[in-house]
Amino acid sequence: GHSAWPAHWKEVFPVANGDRQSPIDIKTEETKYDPSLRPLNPNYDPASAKIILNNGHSTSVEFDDTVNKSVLTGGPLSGTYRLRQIHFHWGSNDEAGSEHAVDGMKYAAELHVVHWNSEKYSSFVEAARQSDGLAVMAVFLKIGECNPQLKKITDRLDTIRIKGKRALFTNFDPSCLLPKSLDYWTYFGSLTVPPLLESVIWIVLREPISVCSEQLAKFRSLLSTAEDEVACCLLRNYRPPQPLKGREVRRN
Ligand SMILES: NS(=O)(=O)c1ccc2oc(NC(=O)c3ccccc3)nc2c1
Ligand SMILES: [Zn+2]
Repeated sequence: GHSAWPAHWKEVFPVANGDRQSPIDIKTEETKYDPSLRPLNPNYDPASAKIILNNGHSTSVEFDDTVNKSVLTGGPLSGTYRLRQIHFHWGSNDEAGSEHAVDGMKYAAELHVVHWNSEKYSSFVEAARQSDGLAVMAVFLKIGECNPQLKKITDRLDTIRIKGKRALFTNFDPSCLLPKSLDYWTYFGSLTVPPLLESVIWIVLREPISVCSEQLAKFRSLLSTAEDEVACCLLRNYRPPQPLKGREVRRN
């Protein structure tokens, strides 16, 4: 299962050695401007937010994805991608924590906004098996001012400390966590957590949002263990960058 270290994932999930694994280190000099890329058009309804949960590997906010109420269109995408969940990746200290890197530099954390292609497929699980099934927007979190929007999430973490815990979490529009500029890099990749399926169109925003150390410390106090287990803190949950294997990274 997931508990094995990323290094051992290759034995359990052979796709970990695949040709389009994520995350990657984005070498900005080698990215290619693509005039055909359109502006990103996130359109989220705050009523879609349902629960906040600790799944033992991260904390996520899950959205109602039974209708096309909260969707992402535009950018590199053809068609409509429905919002399923958002979650975070962080490290044991503020020096590392993001999954993607930019010219070898890692940010303190990274937000993933997970969508699935509801125009071609009938569920997240089905879409997750298709090469164009998922679209994940990644937002870097840079150490600085405390983020008042992120406070809505960090203030609830003490109610879901234990793996498997969940709490009601509604009236939340994840656009409030996006930076001013929606300029992005995009490339074809994978889930960064087992089963590491190669079904993600990655859209990495170039402008980070801010987070303060106190807010990040709250993520690290989440437990990766359930009620009946010896408590273990979720200190880090980022996968290191994977080989590019000749893939192109485009920018708008
Ligand atoms: N770090 S990542 O690549 O964005 C990433 C990695 C692994 C993931 O597994 C899921 N599963 C669901 O959301 C789900 C949705 C519905 C039913 C079951 C699972 N989302 C993921 C995102
Ligand atoms: Zn993620």
